[in-house]
Amino acid sequence: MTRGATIPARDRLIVALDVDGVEAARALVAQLGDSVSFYKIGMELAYGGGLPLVEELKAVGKKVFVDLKLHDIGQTVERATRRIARLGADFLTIHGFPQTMRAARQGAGDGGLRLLAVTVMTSYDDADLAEAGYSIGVAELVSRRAIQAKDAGIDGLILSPQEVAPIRALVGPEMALVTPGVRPAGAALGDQKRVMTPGAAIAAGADHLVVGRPVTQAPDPRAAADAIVAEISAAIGG
Ligand SMILES: O=c1ccn([C@@H]2O[C@H](COP(=O)(O)O)[C@@H](O)[C@H]2O)c(=O)[nH]1
Repeated sequence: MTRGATIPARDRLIVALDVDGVEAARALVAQLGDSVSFYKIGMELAYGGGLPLVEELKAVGKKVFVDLKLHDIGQTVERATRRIARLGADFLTIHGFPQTMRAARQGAGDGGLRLLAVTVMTSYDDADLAEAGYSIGVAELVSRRAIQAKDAGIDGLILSPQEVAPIRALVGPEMALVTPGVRPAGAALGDQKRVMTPGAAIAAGADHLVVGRPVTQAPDPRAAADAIVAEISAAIGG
């Protein structure tokens, strides 16, 4: 059994608060109500003054994922990670480079913050990696970074749902596998290239699904979130 097998369906959906400012984020959280228990604060909201929302959301019982994808020299990553740990966040992303991951591990301490290493962005395919100078494709780079993350003591991985099954076999049951690149059937892909539906991603072994636009830009965001949770629930047999 994987570490995440007992996570309730609702806590497996992480809604990305990719909105234009703090007030828009608060309004969306209010609209989603009890339908959503886990939120992601990414670059758009954090750089728009949204980091204080970490403590605000925690205070009302929500879980919070800070998606800043840290990547810098070791000292900066270690110290930035320590600051974010103090905010009480549940998840923090760093890029999956060994030096970066080791530094973040030092900074995270032994509290509640779990580190997730970004393997290969879900908007990239093999051609994008080749364009950037890589001589290996997505599958091989995700595998390499997954092993390096495990060796660095990282708690989980950001990867596409398409890699979940082989990577679970590679890293074992303990690491959290968290997947953006999730699209309900018929939803627009936008810039995502490696995608699956919520049900297929969970059936493949994902612990948490990160979903932004299919919820935030839906005519009825709460109904969209409820439909995804129902699909997750059906996939875990709940
Ligand atoms: O590889 C990655 C890493 C992070 N993301 C983030 O997830 C959400 C996805 O939003 P959608 O609107 O559902 O596409 C977004 O905040 C990204 O920054 C990712 O997509 N892929």
